Amino acid sequence: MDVFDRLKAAAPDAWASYVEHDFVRRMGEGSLPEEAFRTYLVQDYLFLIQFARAYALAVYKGRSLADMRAAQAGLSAILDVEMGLHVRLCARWGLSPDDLEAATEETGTVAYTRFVLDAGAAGDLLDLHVALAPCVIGYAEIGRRLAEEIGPGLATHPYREWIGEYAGEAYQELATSARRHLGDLAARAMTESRFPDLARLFAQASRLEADFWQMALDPRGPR
Ligand SMILES: Cc1ncc(CO)c(N)n1
Repeated sequence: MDVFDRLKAAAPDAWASYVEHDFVRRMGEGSLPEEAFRTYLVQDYLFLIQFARAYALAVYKGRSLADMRAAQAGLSAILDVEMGLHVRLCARWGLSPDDLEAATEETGTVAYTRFVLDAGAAGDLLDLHVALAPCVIGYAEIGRRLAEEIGPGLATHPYREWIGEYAGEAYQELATSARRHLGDLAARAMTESRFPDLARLFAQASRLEADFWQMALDPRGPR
């Protein structure tokens, strides 16, 4: 059992509320309303900007060149790969770069991203990577499961691009290396007495991921 499995096992309800959320289930069934997906895409653009800042913080928090390079690779994966894919996906859903630029963060986006940034600012690199773990490793798990469930029908599925990106080899490898890096960090920095605090951090980040899906299902009224 690696540290990621231990964190998941310590927070089974929070993890399930995230990876088996209604938004995910309905995306897989193809019954997710398009408007909910668009709301999600816009907020996820804003999420990715803050997520890049979290990796920049990981460079700063690194105490070895190897940790700093790993964080830099994560930062460049977001800025040079994931963001480009995301902007293209948004364009196919009728959202222009100007629309994305003009959007404002919803409360759920602020809550999740600033929670991660604060965990990293107040703690060490292990705290930051534990708070980030549900993001990368969770999306890889969700993408792979949906692609398996849908099977050959994926080619004509309404959400095929999103599922294909996160189920794809490049993203799966990114998640595998994030998981390995988390294990290495824990082997160096985690004393057993720290585990309960890390498990709480992981559970909270997983619940905030679940709230992020929910936010797209419950659009707020005008204000
Ligand atoms: C909200 C959220 N969590 C995780 C990922 C994976 O990068 C993402 N794009 N958005």
